[in-house]
Amino acid sequence: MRTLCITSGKGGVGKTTLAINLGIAIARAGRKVLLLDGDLGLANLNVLLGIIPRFTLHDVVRGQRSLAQIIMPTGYGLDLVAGASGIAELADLGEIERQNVIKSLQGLSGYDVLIIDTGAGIGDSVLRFALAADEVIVVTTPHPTSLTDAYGIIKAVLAQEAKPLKLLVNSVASAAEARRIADRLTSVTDRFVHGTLECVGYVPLDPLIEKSILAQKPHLVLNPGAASAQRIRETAMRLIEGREEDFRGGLGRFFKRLLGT
Ligand SMILES: Nc1ncnc2c1ncn2[C@@H]1O[C@H](COP(=O)(O)OP(=O)(O)OP(=O)(O)O)[C@@H](O)[C@H]1O
Repeated sequence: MRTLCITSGKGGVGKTTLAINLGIAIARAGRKVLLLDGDLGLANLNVLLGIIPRFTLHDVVRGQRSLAQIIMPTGYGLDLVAGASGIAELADLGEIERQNVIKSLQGLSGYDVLIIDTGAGIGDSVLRFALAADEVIVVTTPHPTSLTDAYGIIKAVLAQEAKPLKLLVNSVASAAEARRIADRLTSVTDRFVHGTLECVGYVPLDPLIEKSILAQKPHLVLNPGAASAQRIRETAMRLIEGREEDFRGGLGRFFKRLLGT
């Protein structure tokens, strides 16, 4: 199972929107996908999907539910673990709670891809998710503060571990603008920090995406023929390239890395 962590330096750049739509594209390509809301305090994957969760990861941490019991189908071919303020405590879970989470994974298998939507910034829990995941996808827009903050999170992750990072440029006016931004960020990353940054795609600025948020229905479902939907599908295919066998860890390995056990 692959674990993909979708993150950003600055908030509001499209992480949640992209996590859902990439997840749908990956599910439609025949993979079994689980979406995990790792956004602290501002958990909103379920809101964008129009779902009201009965249980969240907080119930797992407290030992009251197993992960399998809190997973909800979204109706779009992929499943969801709703976010919770409980995730904020992951950095300082006690031994009993750690064991609750690890135990909760028993009997849960069959997923090919786990997509984690993190909060923004370089807080402790965002970094934990990024370091525990196989792949980190940094989302940026062309906005100068988004670019500066993207570099901030890239530096923060690479300072801990030299892992290959991926870049997804959102809300661009053209392919040329996306290329310019990707070139700028990849060249500073190559020059100043240890590690690599590879651009995996771009998504145009599209008012239909904003409308899909208001409708609480995924863009790929409402507007499958839009050019932006096509760019999302292409990015999704790039993200699942390579051999599945290279990602054998499963949910267990991910949560053990996350919790530092
Ligand atoms: N390519 C796009 N074109 C137009 N609007 C977009 C695009 N991508 C995202 N948006 C809009 O930007 C807003 C923020 O998106 P989203 O909530 O996905 O960002 P986020 O990075 O998850 O935010 P947060 O950091 O608060 O969790 C939403 O209203 C969404 O509709």
